[in-house]
Amino acid sequence: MANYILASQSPRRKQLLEWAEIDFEIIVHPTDESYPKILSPKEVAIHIAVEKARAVLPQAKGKTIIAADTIVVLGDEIIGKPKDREDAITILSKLSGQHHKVITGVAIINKDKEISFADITDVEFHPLTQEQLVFYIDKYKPYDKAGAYAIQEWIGVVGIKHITGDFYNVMGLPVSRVVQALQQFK
Ligand SMILES: Cc1cn([C@H]2C[C@H](O)[C@@H](COP(=O)(O)OP(=O)(O)OP(=O)(O)O)O2)c(=O)[nH]c1=O
Repeated sequence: MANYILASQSPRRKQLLEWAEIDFEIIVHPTDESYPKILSPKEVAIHIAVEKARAVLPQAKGKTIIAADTIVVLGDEIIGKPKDREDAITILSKLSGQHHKVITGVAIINKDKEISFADITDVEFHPLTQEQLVFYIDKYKPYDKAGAYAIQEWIGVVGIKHITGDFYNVMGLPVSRVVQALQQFK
């Protein structure tokens, strides 16, 4: 019997928890991902992660739930998933040659306890040509990815100049911090 519940349909988060040798099952409940406009980007990521985790609490049967939310932040702008191809091209054109932050909010909760935190990774892209970004979008279709890219795909391999922070946080879950936090639920 699994000890934990991953409240996420993201294949990346599933893979990262498997790599960490965590024993879990997946239960997802649809969540409203809107947020109060006064929140800072870090608070937004935490707020949505907490909402995702709480939505699963009625089905948790006493188990501990792990949920997360990943956003890309460029200057003051929070960038989520692209709406369509045109939006993806606009987003990647903005990220090209710039630094941005990837913030993953994490919530770990059960009926007695709630822990939440956010992890931040700074990512710097090389300047990308229009040809490169259109090739990436049309081949890899990053419509389910915050910021219209995945660091673990071609664009991450050839387009990212430098990161400061946890690579896995960019992929959707700061796994080592999650494992540390799970100690508090033993
Ligand atoms: C920036 C970046 C994001 N991503 C992914 C991680 C997340 O799956 C996704 C951000 O969307 P989220 O809304 O955080 O998560 P999700 O909708 O995929 O899954 P769920 O709400 O069920 O937990 O973008 C990458 O895989 N690589 C990257 O480099």
